[in-house]
Amino acid sequence: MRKKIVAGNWKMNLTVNEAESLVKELNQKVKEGVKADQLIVFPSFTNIVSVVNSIDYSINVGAQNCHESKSGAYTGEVSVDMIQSTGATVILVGHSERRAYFGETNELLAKKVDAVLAADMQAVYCCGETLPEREANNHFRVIESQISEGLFHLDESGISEVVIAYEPVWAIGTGVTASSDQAQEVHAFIRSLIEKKYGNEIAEQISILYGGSCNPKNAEELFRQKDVDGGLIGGAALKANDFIQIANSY
Ligand SMILES: O=C(CO)COP(=O)(O)O
Repeated sequence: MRKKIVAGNWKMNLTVNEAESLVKELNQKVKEGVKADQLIVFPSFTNIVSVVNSIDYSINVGAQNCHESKSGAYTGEVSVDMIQSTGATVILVGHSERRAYFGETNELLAKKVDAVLAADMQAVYCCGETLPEREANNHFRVIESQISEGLFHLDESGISEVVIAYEPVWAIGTGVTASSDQAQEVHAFIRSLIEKKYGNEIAEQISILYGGSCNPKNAEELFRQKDVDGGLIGGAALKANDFIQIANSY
């Protein structure tokens, strides 16, 4: 059985105090149990230490980005070792906002994935097309390059440590969710790429999350799709109630 994962990307939101309040609420709510197998939150770097130290042990904490090098003269950057030393266990790689605003290429992201896996941490690798790419019917080609160029240098044990998140850029923060059919179609396509490269057994093990205006109202319909194993949640992850409701939408 594939892991059902619900992850909250807090993006560039929440001060230390605000993050602590959200953690308190999440801690209260997870006590009642959730249906997802794994919950992850991705606070900003400045909040990781306090979140790791105060969040319920059943919730994993991750970073939204990392540098690909071990250490060195990279002012303003944060290495995988530094992130791991906080107690965080997951790193988000290749979010579309990193690709669009910080010029992150598939080639660079392949190096970041390597750095994360070399530290035995879990990588959540994001892919997804823009609206013009979908309108030009180019989305499958774009996603195939993102997946193959970012991940297909990995061996079987490497790819098995990766979670994939499909986030169509046109659905992120817009209130326009991909329909469950659109999500399923792309998730099945991603799984077929993995199957072609690594075989059926590995393809069946890898969790593929949907992200983009996922909320308590649409999560159940999305998670019901055969190849949708959970969600990567933005806005709705900033509200404990909504996040936990989504984590119970199986
Ligand atoms: O980018 C996302 C999660 O990484 C999705 O953001 P929204 O849920 O706010 O659309």
